[in-house]
Amino acid sequence: MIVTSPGQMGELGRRLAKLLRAGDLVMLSGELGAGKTTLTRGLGEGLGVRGAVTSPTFVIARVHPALGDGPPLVHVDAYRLGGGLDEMEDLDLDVSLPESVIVVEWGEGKVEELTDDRLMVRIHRAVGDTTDEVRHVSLAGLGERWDGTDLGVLSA
Ligand SMILES: Nc1ncnc2c1ncn2[C@@H]1O[C@H](COP(=O)(O)OP(=O)(O)OP(=O)(O)O)[C@@H](O)[C@H]1O
Ligand SMILES: [Mg+2]
Repeated sequence: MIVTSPGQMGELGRRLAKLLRAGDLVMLSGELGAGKTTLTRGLGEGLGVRGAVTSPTFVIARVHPALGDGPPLVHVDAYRLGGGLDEMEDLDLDVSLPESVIVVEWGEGKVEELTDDRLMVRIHRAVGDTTDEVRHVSLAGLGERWDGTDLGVLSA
C-alpha cells in the first residue's frame, strides 16, 4: 500500500490498532526516518494509551499504559539492543508482555523468539519517486494468530 504523508501513516496506525489484541507482536522495519515511530504514534492513539509515542532515544523500551480497558502498548527501539531478548527481559519492564501489544523498531534477528506469531510491517521510501513523502508499506502476518486475518481492510 502507498502512504503519502505522515498523517496518513498515523491513520494506518490507528486502523491497525483495531486489529490488535493483547499478546500481539508487531515488527516494524525500514531505514532511518522511514516512519516507524510515526506509525507507532497512530497505533498508540488507536489503542487509547497514555503518553505520546516518541523516538525513545535513551531508553530501549517505553510502556504506555491503557487509558481504557484495552492492552497497554510496549514500544521498543531495539537499535541499541545488542544481545536480543535476554537484554529485553533484563529491562525489567513493569508490565506483562503477554498482556500487552508489543511494537518493535529494529527488531530483526533480536526478538523473533518472543512468539511464533508476528505481524511484519515493512516501510520503504519510494526511490525515484517525485516526492520524498511517499512510503510503500507492506504487511505480512506470520503464524496461526494471523491466519485468515484480512489485512486488506487496512488499505481500504
Ligand atoms: N509518508 C510518510 N510517512 C511517514 N513519515 C513521513 C512521511 N513523509 C514524511 N515523513 C516524515 O518522515 C519522518 C519519519 O520519522 P520517524 O521517526 O517516524 O521514522 P523512524 O522510521 O521511526 O526512524 P528511526 O529509524 O530513526 O527510528 C518524520 O519526520 C515524518 O514527518
Ligand atoms: Mg523510530
